[in-house]
Amino acid sequence: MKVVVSIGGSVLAPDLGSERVRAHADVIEDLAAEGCTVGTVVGGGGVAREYIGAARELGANEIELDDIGIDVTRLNARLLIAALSEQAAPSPPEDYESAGAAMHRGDIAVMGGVTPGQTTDAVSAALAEYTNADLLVYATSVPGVFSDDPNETDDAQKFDELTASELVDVIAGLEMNAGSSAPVDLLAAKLIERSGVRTIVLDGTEPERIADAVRFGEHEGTDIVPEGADDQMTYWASDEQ
Ligand SMILES: Nc1ncnc2c1ncn2[C@@H]1O[C@H](COP(=O)(O)OP(=O)(O)O)[C@@H](O)[C@H]1O
Ligand SMILES: O=c1ccn([C@@H]2O[C@H](COP(=O)(O)OP(=O)(O)O)[C@@H](O)[C@H]2O)c(=O)[nH]1
Repeated sequence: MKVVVSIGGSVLAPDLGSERVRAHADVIEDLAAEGCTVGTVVGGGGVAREYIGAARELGANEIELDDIGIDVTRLNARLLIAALSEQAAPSPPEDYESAGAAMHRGDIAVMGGVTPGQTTDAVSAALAEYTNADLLVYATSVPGVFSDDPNETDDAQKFDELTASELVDVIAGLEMNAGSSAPVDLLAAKLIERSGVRTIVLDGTEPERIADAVRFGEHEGTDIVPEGADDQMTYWASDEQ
């Protein structure tokens, strides 16, 4: 199976903790050892938001802030590469062709950001489309996609399943500034809709949840299903043909 795993910065590096990076690297290594071709994209986390906040106070515009965020995502990617050692391409690919080439030769590709005006969510969706991945997993800091921000709205309801176009509708109303928070960004949602890639949004704070989703399709997050998929089991079972 070819899988792209998007590890949110809030999950990998809310602060700089090597043990957390090691735990995610172990899961990624296990999946590769089990025969998966793995591409990973990591976010900027708390450090990115500290730099973005300081630079915003200094008068940087949103594109300049995005560039700062991208640099931090690539630093986080280097942390994960350090933990993966020889199994990972030695530096964070800065475009999809380089990442795809690394995956094609059997390396684990670990990307950060690519270009301003988006987040690593879009990078993950684009890498999944570029490599014709079988599955795209977003490991974020909440248990899936909700009707509202669950950290702001007590009665926000988690979606167990959304079509890609429904996901676009949920995300479309969220702000999009450098450092803003969303389970996936709008461009990612549109790329998922266009490509039809099988996608799961789950709480990745326990890395093993990522492995269970990849191995068995088992998770407590949100399945993003193609338009017209009649039910969850049929959807997963179709993969066995
Ligand atoms: N509709 C929503 N569903 C889920 N989370 C949401 C939603 N709207 C906003 N959020 C916020 O998005 C956050 C996840 O985005 P982000 O902080 O960028 O995480 P990541 O590090 O995974 O990219 C959640 O912690 C939550 O507070
Ligand atoms: O391709 C990218 C990836 C990231 N970013 C910037 O870097 C920040 C941190 O990335 P991301 O939001 O994906 O990190 P996470 O939310 O996972 O911590 C984003 O908010 C953007 O400002 C960007 O401009 N382009």
